[in-house]
Amino acid sequence: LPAAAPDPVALRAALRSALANGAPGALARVDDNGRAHRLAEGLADRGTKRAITAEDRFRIGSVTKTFTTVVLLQLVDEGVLKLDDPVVKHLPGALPDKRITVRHLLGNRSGLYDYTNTLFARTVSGFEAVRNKVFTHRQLLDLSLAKAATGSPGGAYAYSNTNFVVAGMLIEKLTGTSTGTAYRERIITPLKLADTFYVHPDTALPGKHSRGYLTSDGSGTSLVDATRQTASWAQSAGAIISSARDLNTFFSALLRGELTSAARLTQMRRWTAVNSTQGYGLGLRRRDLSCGVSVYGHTGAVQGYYTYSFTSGDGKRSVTSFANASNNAAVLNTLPRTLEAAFCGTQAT
Ligand SMILES: CC1(C)S[C@@H]2[C@H](NC(=O)CCCC[C@H](NC(=O)C[NH3+])C(=O)[O-])C(=O)N2[C@H]1C(=O)[O-]
Repeated sequence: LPAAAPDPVALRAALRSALANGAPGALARVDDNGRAHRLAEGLADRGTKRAITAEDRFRIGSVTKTFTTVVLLQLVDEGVLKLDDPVVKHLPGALPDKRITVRHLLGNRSGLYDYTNTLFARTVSGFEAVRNKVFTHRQLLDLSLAKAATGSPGGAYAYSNTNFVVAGMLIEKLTGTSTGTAYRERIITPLKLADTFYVHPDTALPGKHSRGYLTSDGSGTSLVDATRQTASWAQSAGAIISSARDLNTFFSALLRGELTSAARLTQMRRWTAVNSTQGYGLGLRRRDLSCGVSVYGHTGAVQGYYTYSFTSGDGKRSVTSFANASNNAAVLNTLPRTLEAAFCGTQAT
């Protein structure tokens, strides 16, 4: 358990920094051994001027990848597949490289090209071109396979949304249900995540939610309201909608061993170095903080929505922070400061 108590002053300073760098609104929630700290700064909606609250729902982007991983690891626990199975054993003909395994997908070590690099090379026009589109998993995979592999299976870490689209294909094939049903039956309902939904291809966010604002490329600070999109480019790689409370509940339950067997959680926490202070396991990020505490969770970036959601190794303290802007590195770089405030109790420089 982290030594220092959460520092709400530093937490609020980090949220205010997100606003100073261009986000209309930001929120954070710390759950610390049953005690909740809830903070919010700025607006959820620039049109109506509604203030954002810590209870607002939002698109969580790639934090979805941990939900997808948990479902597959539960299927491993049930003996339905093995992590070292070749993907093509369960999806015959899906991948040209028969060496790619389930573990490679979940560890971002398959070498499969990330099709979003093509889709979103031009931020706003790329988004407008797909925001109302509905893709099949196969269409997204074909976008990836149209490009050369970025490495060999089991080689270097290389983040790719494609891996978690294929993971979604595995879930649907092995469970006979949709990924949305699998999330609901295996995670959302058991944990009573009342604010969490898999929304695809509907474009509306259910209930009280923050709007999301995509920042245009270049020096301009013009914001595009990106709230309504099918998120079909993302699906099992990024289409879940949730809240800070639910994500804290989810990651705390995961690290407490409530969602998978101990053996599978151990495999999830086997790290590939991303850099000197970060590792990637299976659908799970590790970040080493300035005070010597390591925290576990995931990050997300979907048009208009930046999310950080991490918990302590024993799951007793969790923080989720969110800003309703994207394509803005200065805003994104304020969110790690919420981890320092929540777990180290300091206002990291
Ligand atoms: C690795 C990330 C950051 S990117 C990856 C995934 N999000 C995407 O792949 C969408 C990228 C385009 C988003 C868009 N940017 C552009 O279009 C830039 N041209 C914007 O900022 O709204 C997610 O979520 N992950 C984040 C993660 O895991 O933290």
